[in-house]
Amino acid sequence: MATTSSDLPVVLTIAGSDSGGGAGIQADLKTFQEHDVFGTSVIVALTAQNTLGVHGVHEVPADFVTAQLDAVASDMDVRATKTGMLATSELVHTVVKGIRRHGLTNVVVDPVAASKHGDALLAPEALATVRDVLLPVATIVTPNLGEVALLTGVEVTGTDDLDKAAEAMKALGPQWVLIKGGHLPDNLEAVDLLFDGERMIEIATARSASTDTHGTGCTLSSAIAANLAKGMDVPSAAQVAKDYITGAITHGLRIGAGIGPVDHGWPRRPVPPTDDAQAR
Ligand SMILES: Nc1ncnc2c1ncn2[C@@H]1O[C@H](COP(=O)(O)OP(=O)(O)OP(=O)(O)O)[C@@H](O)[C@H]1O
Ligand SMILES: Cc1ncc(CO)c(N)n1
Repeated sequence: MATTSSDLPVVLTIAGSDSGGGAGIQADLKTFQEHDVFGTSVIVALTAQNTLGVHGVHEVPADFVTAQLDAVASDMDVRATKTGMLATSELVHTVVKGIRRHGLTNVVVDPVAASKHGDALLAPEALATVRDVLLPVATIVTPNLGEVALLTGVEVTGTDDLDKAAEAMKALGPQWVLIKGGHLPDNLEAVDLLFDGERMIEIATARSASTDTHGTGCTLSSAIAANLAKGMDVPSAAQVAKDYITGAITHGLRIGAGIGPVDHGWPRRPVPPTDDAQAR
């Protein structure tokens, strides 16, 4: 039976706005739409950003972050929540208090520290707050290799190190960890590792030659949240999300002069381009 509009599960993103549309809140809402869930948002910071970098950051006052979160969570049946750029230690505390106050479940934490260009999206002193306060409420945390190093001190230089990283992240309190191996160089595959303290599940797809990868992490974590909201378990949600991000990267968009965005709408494109056609 077809899903009627009122059956759409509600999903919430708590993150920063990317004016360039490829990452942050904009990527999250596009991903939610493509997954047939109803997207809502709490904007924690505005960025003046494009494919060339982050040109400015304007944080939202903590009490207005709370006002947004209370407005959504007091009125709607939020089935899953994703967090992204949280900017400061105060805002991390504010968001965690809101998650706890409303008893939000299926919490996907993307511990965003910097953009693809290396521009800071989290104050250095907020790393400890993410580690000590946010990770313990996470159903799943999805760090890239730079974030693993910042949060645990573990340096991953090859796929053999991924299990060490997963164990170190798991010790910080989340129920599940998904280590993203996307930044590993010279690998024919893009390998991620999912771990819940017992099961180590490798999730790998062919590596795309596309360099238009702005928004990959935001898109993957939002897709996981959407899948959890639809009732999937964590391993299925992560596997299905991995297939979605792989397609979005393979169809990367030549928009802007820098690192172009992934294509959130790729499943609707009539003729999928090959990787060779995408390579520049
Ligand atoms: N070239 C690629 N081809 C296929 N998959 C990739 C590629 N690069 C990254 N991935 C996959 O994309 C997902 C996101 O990983 P990545 O490491 O890029 O996240 P991130 O660094 O957090 O992204 P962001 O820059 O948005 O913060 C992972 O599943 C990773 O394996
Ligand atoms: C707002 C925002 N969130 C997350 C990322 C990480 O890609 C970004 N570049 N911008």
